[in-house]
Amino acid sequence: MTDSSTGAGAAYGDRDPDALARRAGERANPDRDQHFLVDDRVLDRIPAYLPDDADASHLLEIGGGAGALTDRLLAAVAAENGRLSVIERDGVFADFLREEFATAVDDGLLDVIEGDALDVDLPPFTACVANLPYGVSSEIAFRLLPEGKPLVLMFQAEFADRMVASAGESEYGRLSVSAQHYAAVEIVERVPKEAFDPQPAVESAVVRCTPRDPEYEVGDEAFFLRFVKALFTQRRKTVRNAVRNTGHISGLDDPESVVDAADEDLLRRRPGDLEPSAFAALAELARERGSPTEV
Ligand SMILES: C[S@@+](CC[C@H](N)C(=O)[O-])C[C@H]1O[C@@H](n2cnc3c(N)ncnc32)[C@H](O)[C@@H]1O
Repeated sequence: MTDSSTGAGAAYGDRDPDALARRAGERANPDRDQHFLVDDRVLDRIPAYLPDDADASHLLEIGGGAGALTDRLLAAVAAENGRLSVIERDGVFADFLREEFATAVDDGLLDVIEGDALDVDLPPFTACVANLPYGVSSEIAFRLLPEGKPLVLMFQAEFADRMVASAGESEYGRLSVSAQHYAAVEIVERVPKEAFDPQPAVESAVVRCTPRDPEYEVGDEAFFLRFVKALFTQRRKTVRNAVRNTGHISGLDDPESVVDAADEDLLRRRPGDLEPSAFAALAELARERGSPTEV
C-alpha cells in the first residue's frame, strides 16, 4: 500500500484527507462554502454509488477543494481508462489540485477548471460525483439534472429529503416534482457532521439521481416547471384556488377556463397531495385552455 501522505505521485484513491487539507496550505473556509470530507469510509463509498451501468469514462466533480474526493474519483477513472474534470471556484484550491495531481494532469487523466460551476461551460461529462457547495447546491443540481446523466451528489440532508419526497409527505414540494421530472432520485447514505472539517451546521446526505423519462408527457417543459412552482406557492389551498390565484406566476391569462375544464376530483385536492403525473395532466390542460404567455 502506498504511503498516503507522500503527496504528488502517490497512487490514486488512498490519500489521507487530513494530510491533503494540511498540504493545501489554507484551512477550508465555511464562508466560501468549504467543508471538507475527512471520513475515509464515506469518501471510499461515494464513487461506488454511481449506478452499475453508468458510463464513468468522463467524470465531473464540482468543488474539488483539497482533493480528497478527487483522489477517489481519479482511482475510478484510472481503472476505466477515462478522465476526470474538476470545477473549483477558489484559485488557491484549483492551483493546489493541479500540483497535487500533476501526474494525472500530465497524463491527460485530470483537468482542473477554475471557475464558478454556475457560469462555466460544462465539459462533456458522462456522470457527475460531488460534495456540493451547499450555498448553491440547488442551482447546481438544476444545472446538472437536465443533462440527463447519472449524478451522485452530497446535499444538506433537509434538501435531500425534499428532493426524494412523495406526494402527501410534508417535505413534498416544487423541488421534489422538478427533480423527479428528470431522474429517479434516492438517498443512498446519510452523513453526520463529524465526517467534515470544519463541521457544517447541518446533517448531510448523498443522493443518487438516475436519469429516466417521466411516466407522463409534457409538451412544454419550461411551462410545466413554472406551473408546478406557481401551484406550490399555494400548497395549502385547493387546486381550484391555487390555479385561480397563481395565473400571474405560471403565465396563464385565463386560469378560470382551466378550472372550468378540469376534473372536480382534481380541483378539490391540494398541491401537496398531487403526484407528478397529476401536475402534468393539469399543466397540459392549462396549456390548452389557459392562454399561457411567456413569463
Ligand atoms: C463542500 S466543499 C467540498 C470539497 C471537497 N470536494 C471535499 O469533499 O472535501 C465545496 C467546494 O466547492 C467550492 N465551491 C464553492 N462554490 C463554488 C462554485 N460556485 N463553483 C465551483 N466550486 C465552488 C469550494 O471552494 C469548495 O472547495
